[in-house]
Amino acid sequence: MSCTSMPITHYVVNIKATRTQYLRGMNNQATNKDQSVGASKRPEFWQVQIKTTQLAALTDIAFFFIFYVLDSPILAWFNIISVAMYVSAYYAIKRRNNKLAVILIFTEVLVHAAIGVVLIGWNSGFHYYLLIFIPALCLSSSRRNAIFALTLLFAYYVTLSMLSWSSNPIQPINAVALNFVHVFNLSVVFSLFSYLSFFYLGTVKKAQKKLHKMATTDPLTTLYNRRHLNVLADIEVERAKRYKNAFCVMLIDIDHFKTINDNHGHEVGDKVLVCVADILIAKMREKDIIARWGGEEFLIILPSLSSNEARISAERVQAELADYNWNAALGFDLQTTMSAGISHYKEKEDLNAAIARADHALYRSKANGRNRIEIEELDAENKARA
Ligand SMILES: Nc1nc2c(ncn2[C@@H]2O[C@H](COP(=O)(O)OP(=O)(O)OP(=O)(O)O)[C@@H](O)[C@H]2O)c(=O)[nH]1
Repeated sequence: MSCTSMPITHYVVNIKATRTQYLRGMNNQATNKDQSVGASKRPEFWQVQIKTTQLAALTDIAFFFIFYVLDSPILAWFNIISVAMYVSAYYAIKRRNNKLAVILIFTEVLVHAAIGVVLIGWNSGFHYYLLIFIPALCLSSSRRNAIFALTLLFAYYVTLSMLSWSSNPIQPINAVALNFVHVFNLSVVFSLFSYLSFFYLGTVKKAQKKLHKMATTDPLTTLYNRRHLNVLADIEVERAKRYKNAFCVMLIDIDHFKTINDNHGHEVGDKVLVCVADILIAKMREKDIIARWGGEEFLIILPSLSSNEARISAERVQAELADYNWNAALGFDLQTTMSAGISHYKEKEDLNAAIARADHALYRSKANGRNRIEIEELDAENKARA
């Protein structure tokens, strides 16, 4: 996730919003939990069913008038029963009685299709509505149950079709009207299929996005996780090779973090990590790749920077951490510092070698008293001078 290589600004805004919510949430956790149980949104599948029952009820009201005018009173009045069934299904879903809603909807569609075919014939197109069950059955039950239900549906469909071969419509309507009813039914089913297809496509896309986020980010700080950092770093290595434009690796570690946990508890420790991640996002450049490397350690890839320029970036973070308003974030003051180690990626070397040198520089920062920034290249120069 960092505030870095993604098309970026609004993503950063989202990340910050998420963190702010997290911090607020920590303070109000118990209350929010209780509230969220009662106020949680219905799953999208049922929201779609609510819309579908509304549309179906409206369609049946239209049918009532159509068949009344076409002098087919049985079908006209059956549509009133259908409206009642959809209204009942609507309220059943609203009251979370999903089972009743499913029974009502299935019964209505099965009976309506049969009555339509028996009264005015196969060409009425009422059987098309049965097809809408196919995706619904496949998506909402286990594979075994879906195959069983689909077989029954197919048998029902074929039986209706065969029935229409051997018997004439009981209450036929004139040919023009029959064509009109056919096209009307076809249009409704076509529209419903299109709507449901877009809905399912949207659901799959959302799930993919969520999975990608889970696979690439650290849930606490929403920074990139270690695995994804490696993927993005490989891209930087390739870029460095192609454009002879190397990058720096920076490791940042919060000093005496264990003491924060010990003195104030793990929750406060978590909040501190979130705040430090915020600071990193705010103080690093957009193209820097920021990741939570593990525990209280962060790894940052800084493209196109020399070690000294990377040090300036680290100093910005250090200064912000020193001035940070912990009182606003935690409700009490806290003194915390960070140590950093910086290395410069050398062409053709393994990235792990550059990370190891940054780690070594970080180790020296800690060993030399913490709250320091050490650069591995200076190490080499110093050694050469010595
Ligand atoms: N709250 C919290 N603590 C964590 C998390 N991950 C690791 N830690 C704690 O971070 C602490 C790291 O402690 P140390 O490795 O001793 O480092 P330190 O206390 O920062 O000391 P120096 O790095 O030497 O300055 C441990 O107590 C871990 O339990 C986390 O996600 N949340």
